[in-house]
Amino acid sequence: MLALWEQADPQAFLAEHGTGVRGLVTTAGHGLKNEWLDSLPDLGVVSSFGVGYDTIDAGELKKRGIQLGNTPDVLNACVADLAVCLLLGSARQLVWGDRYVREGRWPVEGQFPLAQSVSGKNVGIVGLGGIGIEVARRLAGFDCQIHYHNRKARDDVSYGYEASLTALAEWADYLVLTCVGGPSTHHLISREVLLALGRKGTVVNVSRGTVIDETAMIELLQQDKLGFAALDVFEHEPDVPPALREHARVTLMPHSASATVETRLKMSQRVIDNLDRFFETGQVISRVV
Ligand SMILES: O=C(O)C(=O)CO
Repeated sequence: MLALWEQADPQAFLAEHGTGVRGLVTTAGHGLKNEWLDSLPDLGVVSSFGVGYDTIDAGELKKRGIQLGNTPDVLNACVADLAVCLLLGSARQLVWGDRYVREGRWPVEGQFPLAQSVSGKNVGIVGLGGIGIEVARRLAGFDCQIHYHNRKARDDVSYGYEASLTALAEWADYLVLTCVGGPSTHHLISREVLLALGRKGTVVNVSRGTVIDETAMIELLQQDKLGFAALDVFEHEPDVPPALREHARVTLMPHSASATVETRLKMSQRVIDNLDRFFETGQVISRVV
């Protein structure tokens, strides 16, 4: 095994040791640089830890006949759990309530400000894939109305389809983002969509930070034109703009949606199984390309 992550200059290291490498393991966060590929002439498979592969050029791998495996499905429930946790936590101001009690403010300042309800509210899901479905199932249990936006309507679900993202945002109290990252969804949640969600609305993001126009979101929060934001992902992780860190109507998590012991074990196992299966049969289990 070659520990590429320990190398100060991975490119130079690969130039010396890349020939003969048949499999490469990476993560959704670390990705893979295209310029490394010329130094990996024998590479047959990339096995990536995570469902997102926006930091890996799948098209380039395909062109070179290299398979890409990821770890979908095994993390769906866990990511959906955090989406619902963020939504509930934001609506009920869980983090602020906790601080209010811990800091001894309750006896001094009295009643904590009123929060927002979740049960029975309108939830719009952007990207009704494996994770989105799990979010929908959970929030249907809270008697929420569920509508969704995908490129195309699904014929296997009864949730309402909304072709216009702006119309979905106008309707929604909570807009939950579970779509893929990468160029196809870059700033999909634009100023216009956020304005449509408006002061009544909360945006919950467990997909990728690039999906939201972060600058517009901050401005609209500051101008009181957007209600709340509950975010696990950011445009320039791990840097989170001070304006978000300081805003009272923002709930933050450090990109942890799949980060439980149980789920990370399952994801690790899938990384190994993808490699094993590729070397046994020529096909990874969870194949992107
Ligand atoms: O698997 C991924 O891509 C994630 O970001 C999980 O949180």
